[in-house]
Amino acid sequence: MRNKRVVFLLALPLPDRSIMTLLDHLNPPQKLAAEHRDGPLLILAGAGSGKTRVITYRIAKLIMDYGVYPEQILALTFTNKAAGEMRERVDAILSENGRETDAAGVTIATFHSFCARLLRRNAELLGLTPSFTIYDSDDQLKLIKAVMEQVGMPKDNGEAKRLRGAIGQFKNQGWTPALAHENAFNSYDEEDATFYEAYQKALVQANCADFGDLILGVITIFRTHPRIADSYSRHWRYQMVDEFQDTNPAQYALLKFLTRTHDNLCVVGDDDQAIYRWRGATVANIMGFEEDFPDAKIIKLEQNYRSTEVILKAANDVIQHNPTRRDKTLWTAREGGDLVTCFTARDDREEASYVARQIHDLTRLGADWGDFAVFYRTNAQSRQIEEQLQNGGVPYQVIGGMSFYERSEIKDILGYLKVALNPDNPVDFLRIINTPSRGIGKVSLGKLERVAEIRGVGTFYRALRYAAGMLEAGALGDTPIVPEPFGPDDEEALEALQKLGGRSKKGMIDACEVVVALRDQIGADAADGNSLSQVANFLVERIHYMDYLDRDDPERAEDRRNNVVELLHALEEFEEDFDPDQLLNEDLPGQGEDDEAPDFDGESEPTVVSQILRAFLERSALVHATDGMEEGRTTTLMTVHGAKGLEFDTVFLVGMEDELFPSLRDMSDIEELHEERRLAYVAITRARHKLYITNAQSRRIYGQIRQTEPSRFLRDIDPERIEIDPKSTSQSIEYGHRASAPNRRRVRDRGYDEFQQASDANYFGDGVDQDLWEFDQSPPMIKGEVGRAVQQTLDAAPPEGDFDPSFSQLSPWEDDLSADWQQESDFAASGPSATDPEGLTGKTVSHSRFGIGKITGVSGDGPKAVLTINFPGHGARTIIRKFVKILG
Ligand SMILES: Nc1ncnc2c1ncn2[C@@H]1O[C@H](COP(=O)(O)OP(=O)(O)OP(=O)(O)O)[C@@H](O)[C@H]1O
Repeated sequence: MRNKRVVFLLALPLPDRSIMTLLDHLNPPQKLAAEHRDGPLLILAGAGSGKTRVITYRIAKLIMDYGVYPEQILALTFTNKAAGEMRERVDAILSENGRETDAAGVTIATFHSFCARLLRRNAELLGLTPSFTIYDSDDQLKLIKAVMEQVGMPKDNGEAKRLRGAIGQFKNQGWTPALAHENAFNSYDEEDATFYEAYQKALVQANCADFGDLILGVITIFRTHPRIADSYSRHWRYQMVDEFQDTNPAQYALLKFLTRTHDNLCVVGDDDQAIYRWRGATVANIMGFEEDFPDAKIIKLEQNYRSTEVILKAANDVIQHNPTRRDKTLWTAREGGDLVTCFTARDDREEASYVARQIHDLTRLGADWGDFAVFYRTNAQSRQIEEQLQNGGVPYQVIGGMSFYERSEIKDILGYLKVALNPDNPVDFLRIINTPSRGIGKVSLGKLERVAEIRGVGTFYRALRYAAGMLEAGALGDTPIVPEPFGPDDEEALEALQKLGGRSKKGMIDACEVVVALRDQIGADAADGNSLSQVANFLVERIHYMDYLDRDDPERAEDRRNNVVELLHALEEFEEDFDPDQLLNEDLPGQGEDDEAPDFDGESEPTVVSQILRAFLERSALVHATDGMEEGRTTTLMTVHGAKGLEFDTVFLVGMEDELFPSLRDMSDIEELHEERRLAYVAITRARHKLYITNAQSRRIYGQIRQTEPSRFLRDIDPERIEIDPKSTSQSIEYGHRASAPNRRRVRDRGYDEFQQASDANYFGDGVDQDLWEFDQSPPMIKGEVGRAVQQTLDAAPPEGDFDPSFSQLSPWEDDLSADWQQESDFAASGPSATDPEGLTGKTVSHSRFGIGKITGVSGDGPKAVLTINFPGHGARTIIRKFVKILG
């Protein structure tokens, strides 16, 4: 291990001509930033101004010209894609300069993966083992429900989700349960903090951490063990953070700890692109950076290299309405450019059809499918677009939606592997114990729980081992695997178990054998010829998983079997590429210097297989929506949130309608409007050459057709930059671009009063439960899956220039509304009061967020009925029935 102090003192400048030449390719402010060596630096980088370029050149400069050791450099990002690109660019620059071996030493990671590694290194300090499981938000919800039951709360999905959100926000703030109590504002906060405490206890007992814990866990360790923070701080002498505007208070606290022994923190960000407030990010971090780092140097990158002048100015038109921004003036040398094309459709289907048609036509003129991206505000909008792209034979990939790792067959197999690594984890245990079915139903599980209680073993797995030992002994007449002597507790437990049916007994023995066998194999060393893919293959065969898929759902069996095969490949590939050093830098300080292995009941030593499994599970838990994105071959569909950091030749921004974009879920929150505007800015600035903006006059929302208004952001764009597509239903007025000057002024003069107007127009936005909108949480597809989807659409694509006639029938300018559509339209027009078959009007309801209210209108029936509810203190809200409890 190197002595870092000596390393630093010996760091001498080593001038190198080639890197100097490379820096000459940067513009003056970029160069200034890349040359910065010591002390805090804030790079205010406008959209498309080359911040990734600056960070990567600065890393190269530090290593090549300032003699900094690669191991002393840390670069943190928010997505694996950004981290991967940064790594590639650093590799390329260093290789070009004959320093290829240096690149691997630099730590480039996402906040979450970086913290996961530090947490494993110091897990014991939080009562965890290094094999702790990372729970995703679904797992988290299951544990929350279990805790709700434990503490005697009624089972309520809405409340469980609300609690998950509240706990997430506590963690984003960097609050432990104790701090949540301290910061409680009222009795509701107190109750949430109390629940948080119980949940956190359950997590630790299960040897698990959720996403929020990864950051919070590390800062908790740093708070309680400042010397550990100091040692990391000394280790990474040069730190860089990309997308700084999206850091939340916990992440900022982490950075403050990491710079305890120096102030070499370089942050790059753009306050105009801060779009993660709902995840706890605070733009205050970038607005007030100099307060925490008074010596900070500030460099602005204002030249945009991505977009044409027209696109950039349209983006500026929108963002300039936000009042508190850091002063910067973005410009581009790419003067002029195509006007922004606006298209108003009669409905969302026509809108989607227009997009497909444009893409098809432009590819006939020479564009590639991969030049296009379609951005929407909510995932739900993708269905129409997908349908029309399919009709038009446009190959596409959807980023977001259900992820590969969220599929039940994948969760099953990984569930077994997770239990093998961490058997105390109840969520995965309950998933696998009866999958495939072993006849272990609720009653049997209840008995198992009773055994756990009697024996005081705490977790299901330990109870299962005990129970299986007893049952096997009973069945075989053998010595039971139970503690000696066989006390009264054991008798009671045995009595409970003996009451189980024969199938349950056998099932328990079988489940236990599978988990024990997996643990044995994972605990066996690679030197014995053992490998992770062998373990996984063994598992699939041992539980006859493929047969189970055939039985479970014959129609989908083939697809699901293919997914399992894909997973087995992914494990194999991961194992082949695995580099033990990638887990942690060799000389990284930490609590457990001997990097403890999974605790196999205290019997085993760490094995390579267990380490690979741990790394694989970590990667799959921290996978991000854009990870599986394929570039170049297909049109990309994604939410605006997902589009952050990307660029495309032609962008379609669809659904530009008030209350969809901006969505304004909480009308009382002006900050939300500002954030929506930043989101629009991000969307517009992704386009290199051409931007289309579309809206629909009516849109189907959860089975109902609603009339819409064009987005206020559209009206912000100077008419000079807009052309209206002649096929458009609306020829001008709704964009305001042909409005007379006084009218136009009136629109502008509304200024922030527009916010108030928005509050009055509430047709579906606010009050609709957030879950319905599925705001981008961006789960990914893995490569193979994207590849398959791409192939399918490519296969389905007609030969070039051969437009599918069925598609052209649907094209908006030729097509009449179909009969069924018309019917629904009539239905909607009949109004809510006409449809209340269940007689719900007047009933009292409770809602997790708005409390008790009275139903004043109903539309539709069943769980998807749309209710208008008057909540005292909140006014009328529109909520889907399944999200409220009818009290009577
Ligand atoms: N000095 C330069 N000369 C030429 N092209 C440049 C220069 N700097 C950046 N670019 C190009 O500009 C584009 C945007 O750069 P980059 O992706 O680094 O921007 P960014 O600041 O990260 O953008 P955003 O914040 O909008 O995601 C890239 O295509 C990049 O190659």
